Amino acid sequence: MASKKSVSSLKEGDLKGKKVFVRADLNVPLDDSFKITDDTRIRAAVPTIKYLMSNGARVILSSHLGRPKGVTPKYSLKPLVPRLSELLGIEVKMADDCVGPEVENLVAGISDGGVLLLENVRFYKEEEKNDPEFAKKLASLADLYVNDAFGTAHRAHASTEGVAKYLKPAVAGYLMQKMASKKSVSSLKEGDLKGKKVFVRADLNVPLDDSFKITDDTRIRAAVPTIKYLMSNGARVILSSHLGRPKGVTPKYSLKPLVPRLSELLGIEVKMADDCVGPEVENLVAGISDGGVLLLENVRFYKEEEKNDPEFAKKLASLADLYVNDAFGTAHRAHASTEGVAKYLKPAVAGYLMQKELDYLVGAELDYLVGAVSSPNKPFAAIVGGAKVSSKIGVIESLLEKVNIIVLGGGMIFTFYKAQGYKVGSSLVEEDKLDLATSLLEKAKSKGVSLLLPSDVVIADKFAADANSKVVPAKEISDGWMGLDIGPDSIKSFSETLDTTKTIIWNGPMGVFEMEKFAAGTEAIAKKLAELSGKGVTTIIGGGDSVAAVEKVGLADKMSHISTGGGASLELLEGKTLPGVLALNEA
Ligand SMILES: Nc1ncnc2c1ncn2[C@@H]1O[C@H](COP(=O)(O)OP(=O)(O)OP(=O)(O)O)[C@@H](O)[C@H]1O
Ligand SMILES: O=C(O)[C@H](O)COP(=O)(O)O
Repeated sequence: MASKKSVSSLKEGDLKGKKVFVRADLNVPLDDSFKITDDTRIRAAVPTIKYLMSNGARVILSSHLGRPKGVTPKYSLKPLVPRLSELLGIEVKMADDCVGPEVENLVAGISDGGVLLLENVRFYKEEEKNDPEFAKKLASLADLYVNDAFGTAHRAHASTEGVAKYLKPAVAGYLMQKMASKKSVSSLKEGDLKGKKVFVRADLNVPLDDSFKITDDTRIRAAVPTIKYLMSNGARVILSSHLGRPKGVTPKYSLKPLVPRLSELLGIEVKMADDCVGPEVENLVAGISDGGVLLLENVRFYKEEEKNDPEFAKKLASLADLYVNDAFGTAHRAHASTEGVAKYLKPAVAGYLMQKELDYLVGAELDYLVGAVSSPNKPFAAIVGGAKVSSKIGVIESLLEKVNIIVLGGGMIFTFYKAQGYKVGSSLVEEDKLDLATSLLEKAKSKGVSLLLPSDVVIADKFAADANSKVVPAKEISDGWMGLDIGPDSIKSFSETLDTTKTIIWNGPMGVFEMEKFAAGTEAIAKKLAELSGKGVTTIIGGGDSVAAVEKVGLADKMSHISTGGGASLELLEGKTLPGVLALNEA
């Protein structure tokens, strides 16, 4: 992994007298009289601009505002000038356009340390089309590029993505780094922790087999460093997690089977509560000794958890003195125990795992941004499979803006086949995503992204380890049969495609790898990625079951990064900020 490049790596020698194109997200809310009703985004952009100013750069500041169709005075950036000038302590100049001769004249007049704000870049339809000629025009104004528009980072527009191809270096601003700059549990010392009740949200959503045996303990092991740190500093740990997606209290999704392994890894007897709020839990919390750990029952037994219900978040918060979020795998969910609770407990800090994941993955994101210019890490492929079709199919749309190749497997593929009119038997299908699947296929084509679907599949006559199975062309699944793995031809063609890449992110197994008969596709892809890692390809595996699959074949330590988050790592890659991270205090 190339080192991440941030604006802070550029010094006075790189910046003095240089024209720097800064894309910020200044899309702030305005009232009917064009008064800014919330200036958060302007304030957020200040550190990068000030840094550039103080190093003698000439700042050309660009943003969009709203979603104008053509030049629309209502969406002018003019009302922002006074507040920007005030925050930056200089008189910010404003251009009436964002390209063209008049703008070029104004750019020529910027003094060292000065700032020129360009008019709304979306007044040109070429912006959203990521038109190369328009991107070149923007780029021609400047010497280098800083992207600080995290809120717009998931859009491949001319000023957010296209322009980076024509300006070097292209680096990330401070806001883009913000996701990785949260206060960490390591900043809390014995004096802050001894005797304190600490609410630790972990992602202990591990795979269990039919007899409730843990089949992969990666996520439990990953949570240990934070808990041990708290224990060794005399804290009283209240440990919380979800498991699966229960609707109400469902014994099958109890966290009880985790207690022995947790106790073993922590070297103490972990206590367990039958609930996660209420008087009985309060009693048990009162009984935790310094360095002790109480595991709360599955927080998703309450529907209020996923609704991020404030009253429920308050109840959780009332158990503790401070909050540590170490649940990276669930950080993309704004739930009561991952986001809401942070409002009521101070400090609210990131655990070691959260920190480690963000350092790697947000770093990867920033690298990608740099890669858009010098392309060291391209071709870039995403492999998406697994069973959470409805929550991940949407991610593919954003991935189309980021990657060169998308490989689909697992339960994800049948919605695409059905959308194309093929018979899929009783395979997993999201009926309400058929139109989306069709539009994704078209979009991929128009963007020149290769979207690969398996050409053959292993089908079964029931969802069971002892099912009858056979390999058939993907388009010929008979009624009564279901696709449970990719077939040998697909393994071959996927492998050949992956051979051409430099970066691969994989989330979601290729088949039902928990059953031997349907494990070949997943195992072959795991082996391929391990082999490619050895050849210098960056390989990132994310997700509870995906990591379990790679562990099962003993290849986890061959990969560049094993992430405990599946959906979470994909959303980061999309350029989204994670609510569970943003809710935490700044370092
Ligand atoms: N063709 C298929 N039909 C049904 N289930 C499948 C199929 N292929 C794979 N699966 C199942 O998908 C599950 C994993 O999917 P999932 O999307 O949860 O991935 P993950 O790696 O756990 O990511 P996350 O951490 O986001 O949950 C496995 O249990 C596997 O058996
Ligand atoms: O397995 C995961 O990706 C996390 O535990 C989050 O689970 P969820 O997709 O059910 O929110």
